[in-house]
Amino acid sequence: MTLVIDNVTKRFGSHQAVDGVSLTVEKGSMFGMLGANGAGKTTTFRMILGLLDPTSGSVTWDGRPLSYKRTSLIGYLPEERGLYPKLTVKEQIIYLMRLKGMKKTSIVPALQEWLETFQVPEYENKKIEELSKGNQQKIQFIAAVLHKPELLILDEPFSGLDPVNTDMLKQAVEHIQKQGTTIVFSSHQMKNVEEMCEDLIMLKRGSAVLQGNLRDIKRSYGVKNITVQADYNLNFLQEVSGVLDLQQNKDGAVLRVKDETIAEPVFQRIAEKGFVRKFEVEQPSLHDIFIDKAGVEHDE
Ligand SMILES: Nc1ncnc2c1ncn2[C@@H]1O[C@H](COP(=O)(O)OP(=O)(O)OP(=O)(O)O)[C@@H](O)[C@H]1O
Repeated sequence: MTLVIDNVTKRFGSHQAVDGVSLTVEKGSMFGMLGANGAGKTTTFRMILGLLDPTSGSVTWDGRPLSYKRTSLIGYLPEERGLYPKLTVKEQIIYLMRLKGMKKTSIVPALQEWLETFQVPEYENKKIEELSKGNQQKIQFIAAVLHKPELLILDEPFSGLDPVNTDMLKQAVEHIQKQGTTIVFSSHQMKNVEEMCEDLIMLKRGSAVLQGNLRDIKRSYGVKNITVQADYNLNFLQEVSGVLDLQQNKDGAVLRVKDETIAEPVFQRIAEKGFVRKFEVEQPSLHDIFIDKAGVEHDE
């Protein structure tokens, strides 16, 4: 079972929201979709789910398009959260899971288990409107996963959550992946994708600016960072050929170098000068790569 998006385009009038995006998500993997506001993430999700028809191209899961008829295979956490404020958590979840074809007798124990996992067992009979926004989000997440979907689509699952709840949700998502669920999630925060996904696509104005395996992307991107900690001014390192820039900080400096081979001449120059407390060659962050590729901050 593979999710295949083949050269998909979506136009709204004259506006090209998604422009020739292709990607493949293998069963059981965690795939990240990155991009600034308006980059085309939600539109792509809606096409995956069969809620929107592509202007051209195709989307298939297990070789066939996804549609309303296959809804029990899919879990979806929409960006615009939609729970009924006057219902209790239990009533809401029973209603939504019945639509997915589950029996009431299996819904309630599964709900209780999830509420325990999120450390809020007392919410079962509370009205949605009585919960904080972050806690409503946990309930909406439960609504997306309780029926054990094959494919889980999470649109900005971590937005608006505090650090403790973000960690709790991350663990839940990783647990679901380990059980074999294929997960695609969007974020405009690079960090979450960097921590959780092996493969990713980065959209900018509807097109992919970066795509592939995260490790390969980092490895093939030549530029590296070098962190140096020393008690003297390190500005002289700017003269070493291949050093692109140098930022002095209170402990020393961080250098960006053209590729890994530049680390050696840099180290030699420092060794001539004196003692260093730290010398470390690091992979660039996804954020660094994006700024370089797209030429702007991702939250433009
Ligand atoms: N139904 C629609 N009609 C017209 N334009 C639309 C429609 N839906 C989306 N768009 C436009 O398509 C572009 C992509 O929107 P989309 O919601 O997919 O972005 P996104 O990456 O999910 O952004 P965000 O992070 O803000 O949710 C935007 O310019 C948006 O205004």
